[in-house]
Amino acid sequence: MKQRFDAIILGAGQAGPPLAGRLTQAGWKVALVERKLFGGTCVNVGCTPTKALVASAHAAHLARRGGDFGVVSSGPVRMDMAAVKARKDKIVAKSRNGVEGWLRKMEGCTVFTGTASFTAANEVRVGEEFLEADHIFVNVGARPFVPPAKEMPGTDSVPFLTSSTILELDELPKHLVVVGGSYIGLEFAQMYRRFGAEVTVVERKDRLVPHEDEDVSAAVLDVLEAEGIQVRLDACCIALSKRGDEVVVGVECVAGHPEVVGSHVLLGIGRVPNTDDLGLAHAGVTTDEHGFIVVDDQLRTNVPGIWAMGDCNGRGAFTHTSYNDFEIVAANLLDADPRRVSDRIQVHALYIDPPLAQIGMTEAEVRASGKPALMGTRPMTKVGRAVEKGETKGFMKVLVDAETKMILGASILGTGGDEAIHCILTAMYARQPASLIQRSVHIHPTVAELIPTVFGDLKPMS
Ligand SMILES: Cc1cc2nc3c(=O)[nH]c(=O)nc-3n(C[C@H](O)[C@H](O)[C@H](O)COP(=O)(O)OP(=O)(O)OC[C@H]3O[C@@H](n4cnc5c(N)ncnc54)[C@H](O)[C@@H]3O)c2cc1C
Ligand SMILES: NC(=O)c1ccc[n+]([C@@H]2O[C@H](COP(=O)([O-])OP(=O)(O)OC[C@H]3O[C@@H](n4cnc5c(N)ncnc54)[C@H](O)[C@@H]3O)[C@@H](O)[C@H]2O)c1
Repeated sequence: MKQRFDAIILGAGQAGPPLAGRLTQAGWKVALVERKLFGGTCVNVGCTPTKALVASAHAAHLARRGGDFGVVSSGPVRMDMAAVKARKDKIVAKSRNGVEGWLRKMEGCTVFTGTASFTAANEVRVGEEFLEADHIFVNVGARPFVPPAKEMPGTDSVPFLTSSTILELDELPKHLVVVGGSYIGLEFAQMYRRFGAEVTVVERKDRLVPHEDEDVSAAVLDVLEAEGIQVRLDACCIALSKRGDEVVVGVECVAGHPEVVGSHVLLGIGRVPNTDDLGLAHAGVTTDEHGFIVVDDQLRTNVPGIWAMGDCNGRGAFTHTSYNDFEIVAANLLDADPRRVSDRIQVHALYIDPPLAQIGMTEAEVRASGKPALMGTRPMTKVGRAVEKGETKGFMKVLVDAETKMILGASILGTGGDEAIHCILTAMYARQPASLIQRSVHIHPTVAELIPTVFGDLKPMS
């Protein structure tokens, strides 16, 4: 049966549902197709469950450090992993049900469950249903990358965890080997160490979080090693094999033992877009060599009437970038407001403890640009609030254009840094010079309080 709509939205991730809300409010007849879990990655297997687990891990860490604060408790801290999982599941379910309930009750929106694929540029098939519209919005997200056995021997025969399947564990692995030392790998590594597992991180580059500045990578390594996490860098030719009940990760490192033996292995080595089974060829939509849908600055594909939003377009890989994609599309279509992806300042955080927040350009990017620049840094040991909280690991770094005095970027690795950095971000969006922040009087005692001081003590970058 063929049904006609004004718009079809593929995927109920971070961009699709709010777009359905805006379009239906504008009187459009909308079909929304979701094949699995409403709310997509962030709600079900991404931000929400991981940050709930990070909170349990933080509680365990603080409980172990109770003595530092004069808290007396009897006996060692133990985890009830079933309770940790139940807490996480409850938070996730509330969020997922909220999104699903909202969509199903939305006037003007018809929800279809199943896998959608294009049959033509204006037509999509879901099971036996054919849906037709002149506007189609693709928000299909991404999934964990699992290399084929010819690239990583053992992936076809040895059990391994991904960032999705590890969320189903309700027992503590004896020794978790994490392959990939970046956002996914490090959040799980620290969390499981704090739950009480032995943890080894295996990263093929010569430093952790290789997209970040070298000083950030070094400080993150210090944080993790101080908690007893083993880290193997420069690991090449990674292979999985089984030895009895144990999993062996062959690492062939430049130095060190050629194998890491653990009870469980997690692959956190990137994500691939869900575009391979979408029938994009039937619509004539162009993808790049990694499968990301190619879009312009206003998220239009090469086919008129088809847009791509969120992780599947390769222009961002975060919840906030996917949601911003919705805002850009809605503003252009409904508000005659020509918002663009290039208006967006790149921002992200890594939720280890202390968190790392990064906005705008990194120091390496500023150096590569050749711009004359000023830099200010302060260790977290100089932040009164961090000292009072007993959490002094990390540092702040700000980068300023030497000629225009405009802020180029900032990184904060430190307690509260993920919140405090937003005062810098707001000044960047307001296109205000560094002196605006330098002259701002911030509340004492906060982590943000030191930011004006850092901007007041800028030095030319050598
Ligand atoms: C472990 C982990 C932790 C993360 N933590 C953070 C964080 O702290 N902060 C942050 O900003 N980002 C985080 N992210 C990234 C964030 O989750 C994603 O960037 C975000 O969810 C992407 O949203 P999206 O709208 O592009 O797609 P998704 O949320 O992935 O939604 C896509 C939806 O489309 C559906 N779908 C796919 N194909 C089809 C089809 N053919 N037919 C019908 N439906 C289909 C899927 O089932 C899914 O529901 C994390 C990711 C992971 C994996
Ligand atoms: N806090 C957050 O916002 C957050 C948290 C988790 C995930 N995410 C999102 O999920 C995406 C994917 O995260 P990710 O950490 O999986 O990917 P990533 O691309 O950021 O990092 C993958 C890491 O694995 C390493 N690697 C790749 N192949 C390897 C191999 N064969 N052996 C050993 N190491 C290997 C890479 O060098 C890199 O360090 C991120 O881009 C991010 O947008 C965000």
